[in-house]
Amino acid sequence: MTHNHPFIVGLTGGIGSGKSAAADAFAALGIEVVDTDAIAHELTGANGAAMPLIVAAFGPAMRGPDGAMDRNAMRALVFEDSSARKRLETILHPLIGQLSQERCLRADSPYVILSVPLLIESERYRDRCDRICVVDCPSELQLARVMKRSGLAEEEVRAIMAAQATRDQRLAAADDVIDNSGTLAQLEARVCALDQTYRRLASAV
Ligand SMILES: CC(C)(COP(=O)(O)OP(=O)(O)OC[C@H]1O[C@@H](n2cnc3c(N)ncnc32)[C@H](O)[C@@H]1O)[C@@H](O)C(=O)NCCC(=O)NCCS
Ligand SMILES: Nc1ncnc2c1ncn2[C@@H]1O[C@H](COP(=O)(O)OP(=O)(O)OP(=O)(O)O)[C@@H](O)[C@H]1O
Repeated sequence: MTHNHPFIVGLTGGIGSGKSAAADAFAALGIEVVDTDAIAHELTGANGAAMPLIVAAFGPAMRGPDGAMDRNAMRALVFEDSSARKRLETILHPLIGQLSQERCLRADSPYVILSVPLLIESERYRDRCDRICVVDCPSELQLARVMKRSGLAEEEVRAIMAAQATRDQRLAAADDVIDNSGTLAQLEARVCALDQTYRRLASAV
């Protein structure tokens, strides 16, 4: 197939819903994944393209000794102060948008998974996607999984969740839902079934 315009499946979900786990399962089936969280990490790593802009906007204290953005300090700031979050997003989102688009266009699998935590919240991504797939689980389970993974306190995770669309808003925008309230094996089985659907849809375009 030629891929001037690959079939793009947008994958989203709230923090800790299981986007990465679902993306890994698609990747295991040979599907290319473009992950905007990973791109955001590249941009803010040591020598990342966004670092000069971050230092100009937030001061040198937001750059750690290794040259990368101090993620703990930035997280504490932006989920307490929505104007600081806007400032950070104004720097990062155009760069993330551009790099993710380039990578989608270069992808060479039957379709592409574009994983974006803020997909529902952002027209930039919604407009690009041929299909929207939401990874869903109850908020309390998101909270428990994130606390276990990151060691963040409950209030810190709740502050991040408050900066995101609600579960109902995401479900209302979904073409497909991956219920991740069960085991990882159940998640993988659901991904296998959706993969069949997406291969069929992509080849029909
Ligand atoms: C705030 C930062 C420093 C926290 O870093 P940390 O290493 O703790 O988290 P990480 O980057 O791995 O993101 C984890 C999750 O946090 C949530 N999250 C991240 N940024 C945002 C945001 N701007 N608004 C709401 N939720 C967010 C998402 O669910 C994401 O999957 C970092 O997330 C960041 O730089 N965010 C701004 C860029 C952005 O909006 N990224 C989202 C992808 S487009
Ligand atoms: N079905 C499951 N059963 C048990 N643990 C799970 C399941 N799905 C995901 N997890 C675990 O929960 C945590 C969050 O999952 P994951 O990182 O995939 O979510 P995410 O949506 O990508 O999160 P973020 O928004 O923070 O990037 C991880 O530690 C993961 O291993």
